[in-house]
Order: sequence, then C-alpha cells, then structure tokens
Amino acid sequence: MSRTRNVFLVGPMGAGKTTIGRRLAPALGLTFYDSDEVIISRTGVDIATIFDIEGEAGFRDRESRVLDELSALDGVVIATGGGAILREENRERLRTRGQVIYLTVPLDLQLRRTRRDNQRPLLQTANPRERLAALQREREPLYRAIADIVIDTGANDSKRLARDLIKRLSATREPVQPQGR
Ligand SMILES: Nc1ncnc2c1ncn2[C@@H]1O[C@H](COP(=O)(O)OP(=O)(O)OP(=O)(O)O)[C@@H](O)[C@H]1O
Ligand SMILES: O=C(O)C1=C[C@@H](O)[C@@H](O)[C@H](O)C1
Ligand SMILES: [Mg+2]
Repeated sequence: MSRTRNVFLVGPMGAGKTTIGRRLAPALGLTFYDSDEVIISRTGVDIATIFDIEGEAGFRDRESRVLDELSALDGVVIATGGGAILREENRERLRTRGQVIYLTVPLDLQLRRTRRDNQRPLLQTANPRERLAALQREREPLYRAIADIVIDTGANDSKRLARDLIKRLSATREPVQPQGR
C-alpha cells in the first residue's frame, strides 16, 4: 500500500501521543483515533482489566487488530499505545501506511505525567521509574526504526508542539508540479 495522508504517533507512556494527536487531527483536517481508547470502548473494560483477564499477549492481539483496521483507513491521525511498536507486523503497517512521529520525553517528566494514573498496568510496580527506564531501553530502537519525525516533548506545551509538527509535516509533503505547456 502506498503512503497516505495518515499520521501515526508513537512513543512511550506519558509522551503525549493522545494529547498531541487530539490537537493535530482537526488542524490537519484528519480524523483522530486513539488505539487504547478504541480497545476500551469495544471491550467495555479498562486496559488493566484486559491485562488481568487475557494477559499482556491478549491485549497485544487486540491492539494489533485495531491498528491494522485503523491504519488501513485514509485520512486518520492515530495515537498508538506505548507498546504498539513491539510487534514487527505493527511496525511494518505504521511505516508503510503513513507518516510516523516519535514523541520523546525525559524520564523525570514522564514519571510526573504518568504518576497520577493507575490505569497503566505496566506501571503498577514498586519502582515505576525503573520500569519506565527498562521499557525505554528495550523500545527506543524500535520507535526510531520507523520514525519519519522525532520530536522532544519536554520543552514545549502541547499547543506549540502541535504547531511545530504541522510545519514539519507540510515540509515533508511532495510539492505538486505545474504541468509543462
Ligand atoms: N507537551 C505537554 N506538556 C505538558 N503536559 C503534557 C504534554 N503532553 C502530555 N501532557 C500531559 O501528560 C499526561 C500524559 O499524556 P498522554 O496521555 O497524552 O500520553 P500518552 O503518550 O498518550 O500515554 P499512553 O501511552 O499511556 O497512552 C496528560 O496528563 C497530559 O495532559
Ligand atoms: O507502554 C505500554 O506497553 C502500554 C502503554 C499504554 O498506551 C497502553 O497501551 C498499555 O497500558 C500498555
Ligand atoms: Mg495515550
């Protein structure tokens, strides 16, 4: 499949994929989806409950199905889950079906952004800082491998980040050439 107008946001928990995606989509005239939220609305339970009942593998199967379905659409912004890049099939679909933006975040800030939330099952541990660092060590090369744009979310608010991204996305579009006469 050729690359489309689609934009896919990848990156770790708390990087701001959901927050930025929500801003980006209307500004680009695209439709926003959040894969975690689609899974929650389809199952009627939260992600922690899916992990409890079906295990992480069951959640990852659901995530792959939802990403395959949504990324096959044209004209969407998708905020993916932090672990969506773990499976090769997901990486391949994201890489070939749109532009991939990797949102990075410094560890201290990531910890602050995720601290109040008890919905992230992988952070229900005695040492969330160490867990976040370990996940990032494993996943960083996978995020980078498929990213067209990498942007640090540490310095700016989400409004400004969305504005910067819109500029960078339009700079990577192919210009339309006038026909020669
Ligand atoms: N650029 C930013 N500046 C300030 N706060 C931010 C920024 N981006 C996100 N936040 C805040 O950080 C928290 C986490 O953001 P968000 O839920 O968008 O992350 P996520 O990448 O979607 O995480 P997950 O992978 O767990 O879904 C939210 O409370 C959000 O308001
Ligand atoms: O980093 C992860 O593996 C996850 C991130 C969230 O977006 C959810 O998809 C879920 O909590 C797992
Ligand atoms: Mg999110």
